[in-house]
Amino acid sequence: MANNEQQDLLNKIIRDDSKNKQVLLMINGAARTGKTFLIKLIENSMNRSAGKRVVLMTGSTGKAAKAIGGRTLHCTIGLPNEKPEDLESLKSQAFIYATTRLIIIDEITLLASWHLDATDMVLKRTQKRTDALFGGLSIILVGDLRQLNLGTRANFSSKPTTTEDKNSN
Ligand SMILES: Nc1ncnc2c1ncn2[C@@H]1O[C@H](COP(=O)(O)OP(=O)(O)OP(=O)(O)O)[C@@H](O)[C@H]1O
Repeated sequence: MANNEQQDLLNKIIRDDSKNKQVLLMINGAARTGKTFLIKLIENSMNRSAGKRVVLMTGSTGKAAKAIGGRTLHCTIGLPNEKPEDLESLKSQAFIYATTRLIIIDEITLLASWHLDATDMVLKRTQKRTDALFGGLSIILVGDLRQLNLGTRANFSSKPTTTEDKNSN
């Protein structure tokens, strides 16, 4: 059974969704605080009340996706491994269902900001809606922001870091 905090959030999401209001939410919490429990509850409750599969579960990595019975954001959106020089040139179409209303993205601290920019761009194209973030689909980002290690992530650049680059900061 959901605890009060989980139930309140679930109620709010279901209420907004039933009013066709886009849900844009970040669930941030330390390990073992019930994030996975909550997103499975959201998935089951929304699918059950809609009578069809309206929630798409994704993770930033294969391991994260498997843990929630979903698939990777990369294969869902058609993200390349490396950041394209020109993001606008990305031709991908999102691999989602016609019934999809909410995409949950777990373990977001393992994503770079361009992954979300590309997700927004590709969903706008797939949903044929450029006027709304993520093409109007609801998005819930899930993770533990304390896992961000900005020092390490700075090395995730797609081009090799040189001494010159480092000195120019
Ligand atoms: N409302 C609840 N009732 C019963 N058990 C719960 C509830 N919420 C969470 N739990 C249990 O607490 C444990 C930790 O929850 P969960 O795995 O969802 O946390 P998490 O934040 O996703 O952790 P991690 O970040 O390590 O993946 C699990 O065994 C889960 O089943």
